[in-house]
Amino acid sequence: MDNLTRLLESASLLDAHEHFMSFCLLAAQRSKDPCTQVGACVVDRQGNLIGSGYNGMPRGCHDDEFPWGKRSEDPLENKHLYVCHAELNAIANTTGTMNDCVIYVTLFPCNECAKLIIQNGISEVVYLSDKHAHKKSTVAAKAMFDSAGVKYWQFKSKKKITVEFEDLQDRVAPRIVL
Ligand SMILES: O=c1ccn([C@H]2C[C@H](O)[C@@H](COP(=O)(O)O)O2)c(=O)[nH]1
Repeated sequence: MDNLTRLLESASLLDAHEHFMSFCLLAAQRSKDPCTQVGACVVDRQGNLIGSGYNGMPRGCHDDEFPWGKRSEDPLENKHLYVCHAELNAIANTTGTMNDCVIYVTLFPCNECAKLIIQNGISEVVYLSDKHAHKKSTVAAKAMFDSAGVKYWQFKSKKKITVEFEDLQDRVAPRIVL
């Protein structure tokens, strides 16, 4: 049994998968993409979160100078040529080895992110939405994961979480209501 599984079994309010996917959803909130916000984090087998990211324009590229739309006939006027995917940012923000790590992500990775995930030695992908399952980029990503032996599975939970920030000054930790 690895440490991540042990963490899972000793879980109290949230198990490890719920914890890290919730973190991804919070990270996704930081994205300025008006249509699709994606969050991701890299977790080692000891259960440590070692990197995280969300989809956004490359560092130093000002949001107001690049488009967030996706319907223009001119690809240069659409976001897709510019935006860094959440997985890319999570990997870029991770220091140290990602060998045998798990990546949690709110949207199934595209083919380009799949290559990055494989090349960095990440061995497991936990995703929430598969809304692009029909796209060739997702089909290609799954084919590469299958071939490279990267496990992937869809996170499912019926829990609802509310974070209450009010009256925090008298509390040791923010209250999380499940
Ligand atoms: O694996 C992925 C796929 C996409 N993204 C980001 C890139 C864009 O900002 C949106 C996708 O735009 P759509 O509105 O769905 O066309 O999501 C990502 O971070 N990771």
